[in-house]
Amino acid sequence: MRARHLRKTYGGRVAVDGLDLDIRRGEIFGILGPNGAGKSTTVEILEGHRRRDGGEVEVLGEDPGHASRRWKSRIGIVWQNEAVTGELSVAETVRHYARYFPNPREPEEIIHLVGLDEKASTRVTALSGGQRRRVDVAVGVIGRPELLFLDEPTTGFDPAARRQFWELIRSLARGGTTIVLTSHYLEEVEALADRLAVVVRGKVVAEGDPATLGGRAGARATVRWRAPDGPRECYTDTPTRVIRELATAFDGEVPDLAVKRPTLEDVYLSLIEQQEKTA
Ligand SMILES: Nc1ncnc2c1ncn2[C@@H]1O[C@H](COP(=O)(O)OP(=O)(O)OP(=O)(O)O)[C@@H](O)[C@H]1O
Repeated sequence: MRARHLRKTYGGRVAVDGLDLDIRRGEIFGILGPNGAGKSTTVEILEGHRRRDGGEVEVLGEDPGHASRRWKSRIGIVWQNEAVTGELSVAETVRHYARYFPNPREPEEIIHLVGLDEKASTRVTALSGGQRRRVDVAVGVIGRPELLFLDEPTTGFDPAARRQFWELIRSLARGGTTIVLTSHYLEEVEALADRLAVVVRGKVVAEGDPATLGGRAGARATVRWRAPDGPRECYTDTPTRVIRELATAFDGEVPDLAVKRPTLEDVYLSLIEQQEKTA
């Protein structure tokens, strides 16, 4: 999938401003960025649900602006807001959506995958917010999509459900599904994404894999410990050497020893801060 110089304005206000993006088949690609950065607009254009004002886009070999029915059936979408509501039960809902696709997965298999076995005959309106979100995910993957868009998929999930969802996404990716994930949960993107892009004011300002984004791998580490007169810390390029020296000085266990590298969240927040300064 590829976008070049993508542009979209709403009533003269620029939402996407010359954005370039390359997403490879089979990868999990994360899109990060502050509220209003243009992520959803970009994703909606890639999905063929929003017209662009400029630029070129190719998704699964076609222009999503003029995509065929066949193309649409190769794509799965989990919208930002809960899409599925209504009086049908979970199983009826999933079966209903399965009919739209030429080669759907087994509804029972998908209900099991999203952890809703016990709720299969419950009406969707009677589910909790997190459970309804799981129905959205079930509906998004029922058509066996080659490409799956997930826009903030785990909002409202409890921690155990989120871990379970990550496993589902990983298993889909292992099966060859390309996944485009938009999320404000940095640890989710870190856990799942092979590569990611940070979007600020309609442009990609950084791109890479979560471990090295923004120079993260080469960043200095902070070593913390407790000295006899109180807590200490030092910033260093050579944390192993510092720890060896501390171990010698303490002749064994170093009290409260901790080594911290910048998290993806640290790197992300400093990228956003730099962008704001240059705005
Ligand atoms: N339908 C619309 N009509 C007018 N303006 C819109 C519309 N949709 C989005 N915008 C504006 O375009 C900009 C980008 O919005 P978009 O929803 O793409 O951002 P986002 O990065 O997905 O944000 P969030 O993280 O809050 O979901 C915002 O300034 C928003 O107000």
